[in-house]
Amino acid sequence: MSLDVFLRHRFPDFSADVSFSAPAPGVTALFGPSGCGKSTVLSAVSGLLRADEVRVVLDGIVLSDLPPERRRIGVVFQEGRLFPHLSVRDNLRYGLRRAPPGPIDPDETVELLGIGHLLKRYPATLSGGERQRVAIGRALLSQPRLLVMDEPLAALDAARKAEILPYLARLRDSLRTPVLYVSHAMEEVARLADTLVLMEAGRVIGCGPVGEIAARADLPLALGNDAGAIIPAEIAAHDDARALTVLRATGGAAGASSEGARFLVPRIGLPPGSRLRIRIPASDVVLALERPARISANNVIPGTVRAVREAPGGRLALVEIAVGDSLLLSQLTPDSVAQLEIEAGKPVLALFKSIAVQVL
Ligand SMILES: Nc1ncnc2c1ncn2[C@@H]1O[C@H](COP(=O)(O)OP(=O)(O)OP(=O)(O)O)[C@@H](O)[C@H]1O
Repeated sequence: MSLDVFLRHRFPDFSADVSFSAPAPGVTALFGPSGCGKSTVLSAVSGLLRADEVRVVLDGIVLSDLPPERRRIGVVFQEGRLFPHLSVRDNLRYGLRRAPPGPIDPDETVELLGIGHLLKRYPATLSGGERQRVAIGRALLSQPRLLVMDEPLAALDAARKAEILPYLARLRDSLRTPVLYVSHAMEEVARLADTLVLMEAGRVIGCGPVGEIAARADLPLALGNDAGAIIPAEIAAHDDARALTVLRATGGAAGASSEGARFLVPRIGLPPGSRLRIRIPASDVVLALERPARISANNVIPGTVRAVREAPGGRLALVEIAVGDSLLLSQLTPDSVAQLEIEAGKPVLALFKSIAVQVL
């Protein structure tokens, strides 16, 4: 099952030529700098923009052949756009009324989004984060084939964002509705996206599993502060004596392999089997050719160099390291690359501290 999007459109000063395919269900994030055309893609997909050429196919249904009102695409904008004169309950009912006939359990959505205690309130009395949760609930209750979200957290401050992100992660894990998500915040993308569509100046420059695209040394993500591996993992065990948790990478990007890589992180307060994602910044990963003796870094992970690339300007080199099914990214100086003779196919050890690992 997949979501396939093809779009060509010219504005007077901008042209979009976009094509991508992503597994569905799943969260597909369009990511890229301001003005690269992300919102244009969403508008064309949802039918708000009459694009010069557009084709959107979801699970074999050509949505773009349908008039916008029959596409059944739920849209959530930056600012919730709730009806101010309706209570939360009635805003949600509006979504329900647009659903096709059939059983729906509104309570499940209400519970998932944690908005049960707000039903009698009016939008003006809600916090920004609560408003967005209601807007998402309203969109979901219309039973969309596809949920489209245009920077749903951009208008919120950091605290509100942190409040709403876990709800979005829960939606991702429990819903079968595919989501197309626009953001220019790497933090959101790292946490939520399954597939990353990286855009630049109206074009797609990379598309694939988020871990793969984030760790690709030939794409601009690897050059900035955002460079780092994003790895889905599960809690394998706790080592209470050392106050550490052992994570095992689940489903990665570098190709088939039986056993997921294992990482040590500071003790996490979740039971074994819990699934989460981790981010390992490329600037925190050191490479070695031999196992160092008596070193404080808890993670000394054997892997194989997949690619080496020098960043423009020649002051930084990026190394992709395949570890089981996962990819790590390490930022080195070109001098270190030369000293260690790092090249594709070479076995290396990737070293990083457990506290460098960000648990998302
Ligand atoms: N209705 C329009 N008429 C003319 N130009 C437009 C129109 N809508 C968008 N554009 C232009 O198309 C380009 C892409 O805009 P778009 O909103 O898709 O970018 P974006 O990646 O979503 O940006 P941001 O992250 O800032 O929201 C911009 O240069 C914008 O000025």
